[in-house]
Amino acid sequence: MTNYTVVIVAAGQGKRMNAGRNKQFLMIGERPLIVHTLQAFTKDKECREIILVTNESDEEDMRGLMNRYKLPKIKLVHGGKERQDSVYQGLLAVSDPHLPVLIHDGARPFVKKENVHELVKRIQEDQAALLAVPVTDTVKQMKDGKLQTLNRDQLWAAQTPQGFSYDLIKRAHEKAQKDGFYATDDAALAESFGYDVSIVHGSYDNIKITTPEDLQKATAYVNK
Ligand SMILES: Nc1ccn([C@@H]2O[C@H](COP(=O)(O)OP(=O)(O)OP(=O)(O)O)[C@@H](O)[C@H]2O)c(=O)n1
Ligand SMILES: C[C@](O)(CO)[C@H](O)COP(=O)(O)O
Repeated sequence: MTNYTVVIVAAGQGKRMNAGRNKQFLMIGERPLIVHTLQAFTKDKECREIILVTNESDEEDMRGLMNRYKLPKIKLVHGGKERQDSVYQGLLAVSDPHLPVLIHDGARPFVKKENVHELVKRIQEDQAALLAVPVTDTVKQMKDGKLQTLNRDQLWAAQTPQGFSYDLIKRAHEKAQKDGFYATDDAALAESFGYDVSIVHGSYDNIKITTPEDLQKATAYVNK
């Protein structure tokens, strides 16, 4: 196995959760969402450094959680307006540019260690890879007023972590900034930068907690 760094982005507003505060602090079972996510990495010996990207207004509460749950090796930095801006702030704080860097949503608390390790192994060969799962619904596209059905065999739902060699993803972010290009994930930046990104089959349990219904599902998952 190879050591790696992880940048965990948690500097969103959680608007779709509509909880009146950043969803990262909502409880899933006995622990806050972000603590589940952080522990997935603090418990992994291969993880050398954790950069947690947070809102300035959440910093004190985040530090409180780090003390309360005795979470080691975490560096805290402030995020930006969009997810992509927050990731870039995280990348700037990485200590060792020679390690592969994983980028993970704070809002995905159930990532599995075996999937993380498979991803890290893949980055050693391919430089850019992400966890994803085959789409299980039939997906329709409304284009110019005409409904079309996409070929499901070619569709994958992107998850995080997404992993890269450090130089590649830093340069891809800087090119995107220069071009004013914003995407909803980091793999899209590597793709637009001309790199082949490979897929590592993830787990359907690795959900992103976005809406109140997701929070209910997550609570049922930890209580099962
Ligand atoms: N400016 C931003 C926006 C998002 N994120 C993080 O990116 C992850 C994925 O984003 P999403 O689930 O969309 O979270 P929010 O942006 O918080 O939710 P919403 O879009 O509903 O406001 C989350 O862990 C979120 O905290 C971030 O660090 N900085
Ligand atoms: C990166 C991501 O988790 C891939 O599924 C997702 O795109 C981030 O969430 P957002 O709602 O698109 O900001």
